[in-house]
Amino acid sequence: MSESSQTIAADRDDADVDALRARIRQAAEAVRERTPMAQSFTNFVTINLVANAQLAAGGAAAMSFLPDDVVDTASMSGADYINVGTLLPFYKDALPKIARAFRKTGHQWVLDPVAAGIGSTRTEILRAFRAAPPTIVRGNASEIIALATMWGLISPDDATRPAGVESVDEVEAAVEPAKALARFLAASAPEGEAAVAVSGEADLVTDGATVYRLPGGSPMMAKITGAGCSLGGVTAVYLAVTDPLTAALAATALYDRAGEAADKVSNGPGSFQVAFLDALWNTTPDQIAASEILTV
Ligand SMILES: Nc1ncnc2c1ncn2[C@@H]1O[C@H](COP(=O)(O)OP(=O)(O)O)[C@@H](O)[C@H]1O
Ligand SMILES: Cc1ncsc1CCOP(=O)(O)O
Ligand SMILES: [Mg+2]
Repeated sequence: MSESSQTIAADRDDADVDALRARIRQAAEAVRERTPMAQSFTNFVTINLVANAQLAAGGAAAMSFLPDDVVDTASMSGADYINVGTLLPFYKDALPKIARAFRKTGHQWVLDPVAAGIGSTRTEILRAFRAAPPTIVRGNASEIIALATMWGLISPDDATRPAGVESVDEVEAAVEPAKALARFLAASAPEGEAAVAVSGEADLVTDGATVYRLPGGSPMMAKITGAGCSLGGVTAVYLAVTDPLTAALAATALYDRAGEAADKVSNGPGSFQVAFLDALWNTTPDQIAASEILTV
């Protein structure tokens, strides 16, 4: 690329990011004004932190493991959240059934494919979601790589070994799998829009076309259980008020800013978790929208 076309591309990227910032601010304000409810079907380990984080971010929470509850409540819920961290045998039929019900009504949902690649039941459930996919997938790098492999979107040669709930891959290793997943989700979405968010030391969000990198947060976020799970729940709160790309960026940026604020005033994992909820509550729409968002 010549120097002048590089400058034009950089100017266009700056204009795109400015437009995104305006959407992020609007979404953060809308969450505070409207208290949108996002229903969750999430794991037993971190369910309480997910609900508290959704409230602290300005939304409302409803947790259920009853498939009929989930389908009924979806009519009142702005968006749903499914997290496969802890599963029971009956979920093998229940979760794909719920995903199909969402599909039928066009109800939007966020998937956290926790521990993707581990266990035949989890694999069967995650494979089934391919036919009735979410609007946003949010996970760590290993989970995004495993899901993209499972759905046949990347070559198995590019896959790494499955991880547990913690990532064994760097965020950078998930760039192409994340883009492939986002393109697949967008092609399946009624509105043609979707996003994938990969968390780690510096987070990555993509709509399949552009890759956005969001640095920040705190290493202490990996020392409490549920930072990732609750980010998925908060992403669903945002999805209730805005488009998938803006929702993924806004929730990711909020987590980075809140993590930094909590880091400054805490003294270990216990006080960090308390400070983190306070910081989710106190971070302003302007602070979220002013977050560093890199397109290189
Ligand atoms: N080393 C780190 N530095 C800064 N932020 C981090 C770090 N590790 C995790 N985070 C943040 O913690 C949150 C959860 O990410 P992660 O730990 O990757 O998810 P998971 O718990 O699903 O593996 C994200 O907001 C991410 O930005
Ligand atoms: C520890 C654990 N085990 C099964 S689910 C879960 C929680 C994972 O939470 P996160 O992915 O947010 O760290
Ligand atoms: Mg996780």
